[in-house]
Amino acid sequence: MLEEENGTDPRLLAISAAIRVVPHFPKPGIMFNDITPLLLRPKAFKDAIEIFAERYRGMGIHAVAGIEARGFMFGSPLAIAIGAKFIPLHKPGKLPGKTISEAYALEYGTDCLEMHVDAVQPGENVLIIDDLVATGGTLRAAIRVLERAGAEVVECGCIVGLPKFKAGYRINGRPVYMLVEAISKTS
Ligand SMILES: O=P(O)(O)OC[C@H]1O[C@H](OP(=O)(O)OP(=O)(O)O)[C@H](O)[C@@H]1O
Ligand SMILES: Nc1ncnc2[nH]cnc12
Repeated sequence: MLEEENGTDPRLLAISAAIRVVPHFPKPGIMFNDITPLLLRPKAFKDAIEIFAERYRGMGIHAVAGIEARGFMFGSPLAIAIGAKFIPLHKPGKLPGKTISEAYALEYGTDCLEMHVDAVQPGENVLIIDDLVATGGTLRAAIRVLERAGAEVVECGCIVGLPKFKAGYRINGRPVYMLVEAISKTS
């Protein structure tokens, strides 16, 4: 259990309870942590955005970059809440302008992230948001694509993550912050 879950912030307990674990989806052996029930609970959904906003407001963050698809659901309301622009990091072939891209490996396949090259200016402070961190490969690709464009990645924030991403964990030297722990073992 995370420190905050251990009594200090009851909002985290409701967020944790709103994540449904589906064994063997989309492949045998994967414990899929489904955040869609959280989206169906307006208070818990709003609290998740507010907890992030409390952490990141006033930190000089110019942009929130959300990872397709589920990072869009949390990243765009957070960008509004902290007064930052929102940058979509898309899967291939969705953006019409000039893009830079990074390929990466997933727990269940491979993929690629693309960003419009003019979405971020060199030196801007960017926060990356996704629903979940499992291997960290997606966040690693997101950090790379943003840093190649000259951004300063301040932190990667996720709703749910594997226990190893608890306080102090870094990906490519960038801190990772997660609200609640994922269930990762099939029984
Ligand atoms: O830490 P990792 O092992 O890289 O896994 C985490 C990523 O996997 C999921 O996305 P997915 O690639 O399934 O795409 P989707 O959101 O478009 O369904 C999740 O939303 C994260 O982006
Ligand atoms: N275990 C998991 N649950 C939900 N999304 C994921 N993406 C990668 N691994 C995942």
